[in-house]
Amino acid sequence: MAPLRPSILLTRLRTPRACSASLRRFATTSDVRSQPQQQLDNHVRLVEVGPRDGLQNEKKAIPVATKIELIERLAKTGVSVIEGGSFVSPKWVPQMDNSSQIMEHILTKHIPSPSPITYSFLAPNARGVADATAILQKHQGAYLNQTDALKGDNGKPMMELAVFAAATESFSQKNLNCDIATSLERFRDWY
Ligand SMILES: CC(C)(COP(=O)([O-])OP(=O)([O-])OC[C@H]1O[C@@H](n2cnc3c(N)ncnc32)[C@H](O)[C@@H]1OP(=O)([O-])[O-])[C@@H](O)C(=O)NCCC(=O)NCCSC(=O)C[C@@](C)(O)CC(=O)[O-]
Repeated sequence: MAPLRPSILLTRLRTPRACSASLRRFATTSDVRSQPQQQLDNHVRLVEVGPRDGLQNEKKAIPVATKIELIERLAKTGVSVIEGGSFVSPKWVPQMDNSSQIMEHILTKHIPSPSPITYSFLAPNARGVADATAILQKHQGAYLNQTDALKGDNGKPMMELAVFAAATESFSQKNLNCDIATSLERFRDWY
């Protein structure tokens, strides 16, 4: 079976705190579906990150059913991209430990939404990519692949694996446990 390549790579750069913005560059088939190339450069993609970036900071454990309910309610609002979780070390981010259950739920239950949705999951290292792609391999027919996506939407979700890189060494060490150069090397190997 051909190795599954994540259909989308999202790279997010954290600029130094002073600028407190975060740069986001991405290439995604869900954007290619309906726009000619020249339009791709001048549009903003809004991503609902609450279920990942929000919940990862919660001090108390949140049941996976509650997280799924949040995602299903968000899906009904018409957002086009929702971050569902991250495939990271539970020692570092215990709140994200049930991300595989969330991905399985998205792939096995049809979550109603008024428009096509991409579900994004952080996978910042080889282990995260392996864990996420194992689930995607298991449910290959349950989401839009690149060919389907170019033909248009058939009610299935797009799935996205995302990495994040840092613009500062301190952020890279704190969140990737390696320096920036090493993190970029790793991303080059996996995607
Ligand atoms: C990247 C690592 C894992 C490297 O962490 P590490 O310690 O270098 O990894 P390691 O290879 O040494 O492994 C340490 C342990 O973690 C396990 N492990 C290793 N990798 C994984 C994985 N993927 N999934 C599950 N388990 C994993 C591995 O198996 C091992 O387990 P042990 O043998 O000790 O039992 C760690 O630094 C990590 O988990 N980082 C994630 C931290 C994080 O998620 N921070 C928040 C995201 S950044 C953010 O929120 C800002 C952002 C993105 O939103 C910016 C923006 O908004 O623009």
